[in-house]
Amino acid sequence: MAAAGEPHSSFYDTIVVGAGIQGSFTAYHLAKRGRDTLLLEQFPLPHSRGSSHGQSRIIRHAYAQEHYTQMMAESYGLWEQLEAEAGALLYRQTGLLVLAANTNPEFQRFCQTLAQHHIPSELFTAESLRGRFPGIRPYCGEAGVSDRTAGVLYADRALRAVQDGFRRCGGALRDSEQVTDIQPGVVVTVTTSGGAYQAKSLVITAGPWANKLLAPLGLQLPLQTLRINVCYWKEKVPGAYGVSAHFPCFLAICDPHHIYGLPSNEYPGLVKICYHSGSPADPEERDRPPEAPSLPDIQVLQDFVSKYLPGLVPEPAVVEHCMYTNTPDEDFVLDRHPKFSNIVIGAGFSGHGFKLAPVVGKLLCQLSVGEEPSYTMEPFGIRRFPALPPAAL
Ligand SMILES: Cc1cc2nc3c(=O)[nH]c(=O)nc-3n(C[C@H](O)[C@H](O)[C@H](O)COP(=O)(O)OP(=O)(O)OC[C@H]3O[C@@H](n4cnc5c(N)ncnc54)[C@H](O)[C@@H]3O)c2cc1C
Ligand SMILES: O=C(O)[C@@H]1CCCCN1
Repeated sequence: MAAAGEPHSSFYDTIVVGAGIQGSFTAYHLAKRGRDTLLLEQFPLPHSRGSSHGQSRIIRHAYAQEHYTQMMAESYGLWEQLEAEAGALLYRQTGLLVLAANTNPEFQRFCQTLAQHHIPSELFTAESLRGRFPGIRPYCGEAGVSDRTAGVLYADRALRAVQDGFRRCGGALRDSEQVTDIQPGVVVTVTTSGGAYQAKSLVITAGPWANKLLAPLGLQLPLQTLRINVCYWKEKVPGAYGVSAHFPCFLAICDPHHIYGLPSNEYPGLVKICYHSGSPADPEERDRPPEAPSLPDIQVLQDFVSKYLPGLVPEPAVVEHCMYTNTPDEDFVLDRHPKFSNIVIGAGFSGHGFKLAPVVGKLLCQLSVGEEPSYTMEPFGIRRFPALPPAAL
């Protein structure tokens, strides 16, 4: 036992750095297997500095990349399991509409994966779209395809539920403890602002801070951290775009823009509609005015709302902020460190990782206990990035 005032040191099977949705699900799966697990978080919980905060996220099977549709089959089941364990409603089915020119190759891949995986869906012409979704005006004659299984995840509630589940399984969660040093080895030593810990394995799920933690370990991944404007738009007729009015989540592919929205829910009368990208930002200075001219995302959104969603006031009523950590191909990084096989990395979730976190956590758990992962890891390997300096591999 360390003397009073001395940081205490303890030994764990696994230490997970970062209690966002990915680290929390990883720790949850480890603790469920009886692994002695410590989950470390730099900020007091809950916080709004990373990528997992906020009231809502989209959950869907519909993807242009088939491997995510495949993983979502299991992820839906794991979300239901967590709901039952937590005795909490974490998911609300609303359906999702993908809107695009029917010649758009990405749109066609969405249609293919939905059909290939027999996901309940429906194709729409511009005409039938107007009939079914009166609040949406297919301004350029867009087609649509729906994913009836899609809906809204209550994000803040979900994060709390998985962290409570982790603790219920005997996991140790220490927040307000920033990891300041990692010494690799057969036993990894992790130093924080509050103590020193050792473990047989380490999982780094640090969101937009990932590269800061990886640099001293000789690895820099091609990650771009972006500041996202999370915009909410006022309904001209309250409820017209709400869940009760059967308004769906949507993804509009208006190349080069990707715009998405969720039915009014968390803030009555306000619809969350955002641009699927943002301006480069350091997570430590997320809201500092950008040096380079920032992305005209809000202008693009105003233009989209006034053309496609005539029942909304084309000015954002509320703007909140969040962070993306993008890889060049928007696939995740789920892999072992190239030099330290007992250090596992989960990063680069590129603005779409929340819904997959139950399966991502299971995969990172499998990598850290030395098990064969349940899915091919080919899309997520570090070695797919050709330009990594040789020292890193
Ligand atoms: C606006 C927005 C909309 C989105 N919409 C969707 C959606 O509709 N559907 C979907 O599936 N996904 C969506 N996403 C993506 C999803 O939210 C993210 O992929 C996911 O939250 C990433 O989780 P994470 O755990 O990797 O990161 P984070 O939540 O950022 O967690 C990383 C944690 O690590 C901690 N940390 C970092 N460094 C240290 C350190 N040195 N010591 C201790 N702790 C540390 C941080 O404080 C943080 O809590 C959206 C994201 C945003 C921003
Ligand atoms: O993961 C999702 O479902 C959404 C798609 C649009 C951008 C934000 N994330």
